[in-house]
Amino acid sequence: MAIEPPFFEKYKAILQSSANEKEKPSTVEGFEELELPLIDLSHLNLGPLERQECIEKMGQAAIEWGFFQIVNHAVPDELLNRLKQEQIKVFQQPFDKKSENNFLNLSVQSYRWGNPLATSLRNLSWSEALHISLKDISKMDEYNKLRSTIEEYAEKANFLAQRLAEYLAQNLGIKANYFQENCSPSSSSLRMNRYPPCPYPSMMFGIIPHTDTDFLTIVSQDQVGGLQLKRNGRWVSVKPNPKALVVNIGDFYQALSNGVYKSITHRVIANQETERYSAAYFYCPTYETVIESCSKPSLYKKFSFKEYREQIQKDVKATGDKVGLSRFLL
Ligand SMILES: C=C1C[C@]23C[C@@]1(O)CC[C@H]2[C@@]12CC[C@H](O)[C@@](C)(C(=O)O1)[C@H]2[C@@H]3C(=O)O
Ligand SMILES: O=C(O)CCC(=O)C(=O)O
Ligand SMILES: [Fe+2]
Repeated sequence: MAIEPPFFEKYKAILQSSANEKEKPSTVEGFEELELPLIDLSHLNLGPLERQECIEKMGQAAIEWGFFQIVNHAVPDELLNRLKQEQIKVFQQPFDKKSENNFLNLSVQSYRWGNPLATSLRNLSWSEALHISLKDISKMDEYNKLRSTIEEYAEKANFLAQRLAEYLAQNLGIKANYFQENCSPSSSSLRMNRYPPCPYPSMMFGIIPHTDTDFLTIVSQDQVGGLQLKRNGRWVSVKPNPKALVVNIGDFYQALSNGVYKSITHRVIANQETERYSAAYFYCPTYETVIESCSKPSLYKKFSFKEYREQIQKDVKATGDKVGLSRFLL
């Protein structure tokens, strides 16, 4: 039984009708490969000066790049490798099994692939994902050691994400317990991505350009590469670093910081030869949390996570794509 989602069957009509389209995603040009600003978290424990410098460097990266990479983050390599091995095993299940409504006893739509609603080349993704809301984790089936490994990882990622969010808040004068009050380990989610080799890498993406719906995301990626971000109007590739986790600012931190920290559009390009894996931990507030800018005059209307998510779902249904924060501009 096939493990791959029916990409070809679902995308065939779009690929055929767009053969002569001028505006192709053209994802295979030579892109500049950049190293993200590197934040060494061990500097937080060196002394007050080094600590302050490290926090300021993180803030500067969130302002200028919306992305940075962290080393000495205290998440053991052994745990990251184990998570990847479990991730490989679960995606090796037949597609029919993965797409069952109660797969692993998770909620419907935890398993997702590509974009079955796509209407044009612009929103075709050649990837599959297991997007697990951590409030569902206790009822998830143990598949090999997947659930227990996710539980172990989510605890570390939650601790790390809260610390990063708090350091970033210091530069803006946001109160120290803001994240403790509005986020809980079960309000975040973990998205495990698999990017199978794609026969049409110049025609579509691994994952289409988007911003993340959260305060910040912690990404563990393998060495294949393919993550790109929009920097000064140009797409640039992120150089994989085996020692580092990638951190990016999400829409909620952009709104909370009143546009000071940037939720940057990013994407993953498709690769013809090599399969790629990544795991993104989305640090999110509870659904009821109302996000309001920390300074005035505010660029954005207040909105709850619930309202924001409902708006995304509406937009994805109508256009195949997320519109995002611009919907909430004042
Ligand atoms: C088709 C899509 C699903 C997605 C919104 C998008 O248009 C493109 C990116 C996807 C993503 C990735 C980050 C978050 O997981 C997410 C919730 C988001 O805001 O953008 C998802 C969206 C989703 O799964 O609904
Ligand atoms: O695969 C990656 O490197 C990034 C994935 C991503 O952007 C996401 O899951 O939101
Ligand atoms: Fe993302």
